[in-house]
Amino acid sequence: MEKKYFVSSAEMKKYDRATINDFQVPSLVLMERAALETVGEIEKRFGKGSRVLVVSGTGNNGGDGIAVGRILMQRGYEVDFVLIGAEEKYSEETRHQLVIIAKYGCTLKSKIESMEYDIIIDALFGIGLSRNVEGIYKKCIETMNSISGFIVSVDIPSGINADTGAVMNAAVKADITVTFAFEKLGHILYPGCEYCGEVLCKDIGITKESFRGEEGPRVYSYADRYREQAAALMPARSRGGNKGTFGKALVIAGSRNMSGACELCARSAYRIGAGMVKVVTPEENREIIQKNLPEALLSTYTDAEKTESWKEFLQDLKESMKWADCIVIGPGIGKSGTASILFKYVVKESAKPLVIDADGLNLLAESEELQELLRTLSLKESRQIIVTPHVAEFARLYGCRPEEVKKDIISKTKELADRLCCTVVCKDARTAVADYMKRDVYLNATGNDGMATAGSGDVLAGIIGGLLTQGVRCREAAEAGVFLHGRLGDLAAERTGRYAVMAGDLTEQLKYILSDEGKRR
Ligand SMILES: NC(=O)C1=CN([C@@H]2O[C@H](COP(=O)(O)OP(=O)(O)OC[C@H]3O[C@@H](n4cnc5c(N)ncnc54)[C@H](O)[C@@H]3O)[C@@H](O)[C@H]2O)[C@@H](O)CC1
Ligand SMILES: [K+]
Repeated sequence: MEKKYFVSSAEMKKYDRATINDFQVPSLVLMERAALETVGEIEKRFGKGSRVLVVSGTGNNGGDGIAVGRILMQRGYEVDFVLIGAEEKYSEETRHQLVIIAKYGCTLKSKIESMEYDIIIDALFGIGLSRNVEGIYKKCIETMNSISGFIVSVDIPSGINADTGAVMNAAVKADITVTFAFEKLGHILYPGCEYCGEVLCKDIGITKESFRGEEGPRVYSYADRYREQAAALMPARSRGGNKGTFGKALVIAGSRNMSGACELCARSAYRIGAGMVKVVTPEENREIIQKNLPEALLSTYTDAEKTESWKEFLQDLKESMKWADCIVIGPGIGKSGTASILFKYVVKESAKPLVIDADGLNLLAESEELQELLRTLSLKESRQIIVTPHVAEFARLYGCRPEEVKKDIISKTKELADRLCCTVVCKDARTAVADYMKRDVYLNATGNDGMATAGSGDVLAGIIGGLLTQGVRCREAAEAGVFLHGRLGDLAAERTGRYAVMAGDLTEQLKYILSDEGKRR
């Protein structure tokens, strides 16, 4: 799978240093390349004679900005330079850039004096931002935002935390952000991503060689090309296959007055390519499932207290679990006594890859014993288990507040995966996927707020289940499922706008994005 990395500021600094110290590429060369790439983007949009304001800080981000201004000036733009911060804080490179522009007779101002600019180069802070922005720095950011010109942020909008995407008290709202070598976490995480405008990532000579044989950055996503070639994420499909070849999914979902969850989940498993899907749901849902999803096989149950019929049902369930290649349990099953008994039974007795979602997660959160069982099954029997909590379910499972999960979704997801010894999909605006076997965390870059709608999670559980039935391994099924799910949301939103997207629309889009034409391996 071709990856796209999102680096932390510490990782980026490490790769920077390795390029400069180990490969002996001078820092000023990197800076000049960064500046030239930024200038290139400006030249695509604005002609000579445009009025440019460069706003620099004292660090190397500021140095980048001064170099950008100098090159633009030499190419016929009208450039004003402003530098905010005390002289004793100038970095070596920034000092050097100032010497150069002084030789060209440029003057340097210490505050923004005019509001009449076409382009603002925001080079106040880059990945070196280390604390909240206050005083003159905050004022400067506010002024940049109030000038009507086009804002180009160098590396990252000033005021955005490169590791978390947090706004550090104030941040520049850029039209474009030109970044170097690798995208930063702050470009993709909310709210940072909303401040960047279009992010353009440029090669300035800091490459994968700078990893120096160590593991690369911890966080990655799938390369952008898969947005148009989603079918390339699918397992190969044999032309000579039959419905058994493509796998059997068992979907244990729904409760009284809650048939939609199992319908959405089961339909999604079918649409992603499962050969057969069997639904296990309360007897009350029989008619509606048969009517709405006639393709599904069906097994129903009544209350566990009705012992005779329950015994029969369990016998049938045992057979179904043997038959299935994968089990999805949880969407809409509720937290009734029967749901709890059923859930425990399936976790204990099934031997197949298991996706636990929604109410299944709430039941799991309440039972230390079941959590211990998951660990044992995974470690001793190599069971493939995926849990797919949204932030609130995650917080319940982890034992913290939802805000804490949102603030640090990457580390928290990995921690829970280690604790449960399984694959964890933490669903949020940027969903994270981690497992206990690998250090790396997948961070999803597809999707939109239109998907924050009831049933969206049921669709994801069905998609992941459908991938597992086709033989995809846990981690890959979770990542690809999340990526595809987001893509479905983006396509649905393109058609209807984000407000109108409903869960069923996501499944519907599966008809279009997996066509063979999209499949270029
Ligand atoms: N090797 C290099 O020289 C390269 C540097 N690059 C640029 O260098 C940047 C990183 O440079 P630095 O590490 O110097 O960091 P920055 O330029 O981002 O900022 C660091 C400076 O800001 C100050 N500072 C941090 N937070 C502050 C706050 N809230 N209020 C006031 N002052 C604050 C620090 O004390 C320090 O003086 C990258 O973002 C990138 O733009 C790139 O050009 C790539 C190559
Ligand atoms: K910046």
